[in-house]
Amino acid sequence: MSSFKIQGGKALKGEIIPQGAKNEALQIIAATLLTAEPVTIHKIPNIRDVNKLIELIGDLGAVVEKLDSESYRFTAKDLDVSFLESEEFKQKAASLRGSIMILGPLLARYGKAKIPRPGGDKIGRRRLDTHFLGFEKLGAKFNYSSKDSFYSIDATNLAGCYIHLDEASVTGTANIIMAAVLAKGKTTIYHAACEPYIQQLCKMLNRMGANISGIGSNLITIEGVESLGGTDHTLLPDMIEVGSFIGLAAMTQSEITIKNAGVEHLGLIPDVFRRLGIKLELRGDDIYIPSQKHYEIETFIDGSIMTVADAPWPGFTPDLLSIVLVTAIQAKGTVLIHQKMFESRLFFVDKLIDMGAQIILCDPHRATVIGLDRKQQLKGIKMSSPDIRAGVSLLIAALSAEGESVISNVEQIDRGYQYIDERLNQLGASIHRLEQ
Ligand SMILES: CC(=O)N[C@H]1[C@@H](OP(=O)(O)OP(=O)(O)OC[C@H]2O[C@@H](n3ccc(=O)[nH]c3=O)[C@H](O)[C@@H]2O)O[C@H](CO)[C@@H](O)[C@@H]1O
Ligand SMILES: C=C(OP(=O)(O)O)C(=O)O
Repeated sequence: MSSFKIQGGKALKGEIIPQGAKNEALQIIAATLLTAEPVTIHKIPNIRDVNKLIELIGDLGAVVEKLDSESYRFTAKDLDVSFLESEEFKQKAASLRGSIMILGPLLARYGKAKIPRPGGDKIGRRRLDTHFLGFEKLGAKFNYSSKDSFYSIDATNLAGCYIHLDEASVTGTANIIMAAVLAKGKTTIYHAACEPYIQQLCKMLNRMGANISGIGSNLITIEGVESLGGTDHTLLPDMIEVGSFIGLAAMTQSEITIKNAGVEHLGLIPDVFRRLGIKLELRGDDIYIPSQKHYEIETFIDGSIMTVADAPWPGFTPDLLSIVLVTAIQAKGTVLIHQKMFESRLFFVDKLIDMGAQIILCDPHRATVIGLDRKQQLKGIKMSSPDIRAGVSLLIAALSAEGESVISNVEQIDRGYQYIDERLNQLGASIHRLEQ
């Protein structure tokens, strides 16, 4: 387990470029299994989850060529599906959430797929029903072995149909789309997730020869095709990184420009930070955040306390609520953070309270932050990173705090943020990685 030793209290200054989007990368890399032709992907972030998925599809027999530090070519000509039976596969696939998305492409191309219970953040129950209900509607047979927590699906022929999803699951929607592109006939998916990640996946599949319409809405129509060809694809800037950098700038009174932030794809993200009172300037595709000592949380129009809650896209992403929470610590005013989707994502507030933040954890889903308005600085402490976004929130808190902090288990942060210590140190932060 590695740690970060952080000397807090320094304002940062300069420009930072967001990495390619982690959650888009996982879908797009899985989709390369849908064709025997080469698919080249640019802006792939060098992060643990993405690297593990690349390794996994290489183990399956795809030829993986690294073209430069951010570009890869994948050619999934002859895959060895017997690898799915191996102990090595079970172990590797179980270590990340994104592995679940190899199911759709393997089912579409080989008529069968298997997956162990996938990993990812331990942030509450993370069911997979939507994926399997969708596959079953397309004609697949589903089996779950509770003995070894292994899911299997088989289908000789997938046939298009009407699917009303039980919930707008992001990876579930991606998986069902990938299974349906090669199914016979027309598939309609209603109550589909429509995140920019899903939009990007659909656009890429159409460039490969798929016939998908309704992109960006919750009603997706897919006319199945015989086969798909190769393409080139560039990932969007990671919107969760963009939001994390906005929160970081505000908390540490830093003047930061986020270059090439993909502003047209950020949805509500800039507005939510503005409602915390943070000044942001959109300069073309860059976001300029001036150094701000004070920022004041708005109230609702009727004067009641502001709530920031997550919702499926185009609502506010749950992956930024921990960052909004930590950013509110030095604001003036009060905000209720309501994490509706995940039930164990707010427990890290205990550490923030130890650092001196004024937070009431109302229940597992809701926390009220009473901003300090810089009347008091947070104090550095020793802590551990429980999940990827809580980890970055603790890093932001530590960078803003007086004195030294140590964050252990930073592998959680490395799952989603590339070279975060080096990139922030270039802006003037003091983060030392202690390898163990
Ligand atoms: C690898 C990847 O892409 N992970 C993302 C993906 O996970 P993932 O695809 O696993 O998440 P899902 O969209 O399936 O669901 C997330 C949670 O929200 C609940 N839910 C979902 C939809 C809905 O309409 N109502 C509802 O309550 C689910 O039951 C679940 O507890 O999407 C999540 C939700 O944006 C993000 O936090 C994850 O970072
Ligand atoms: C929850 C997240 O990731 P995963 O779904 O991979 O656990 C996240 O990116 O915030």
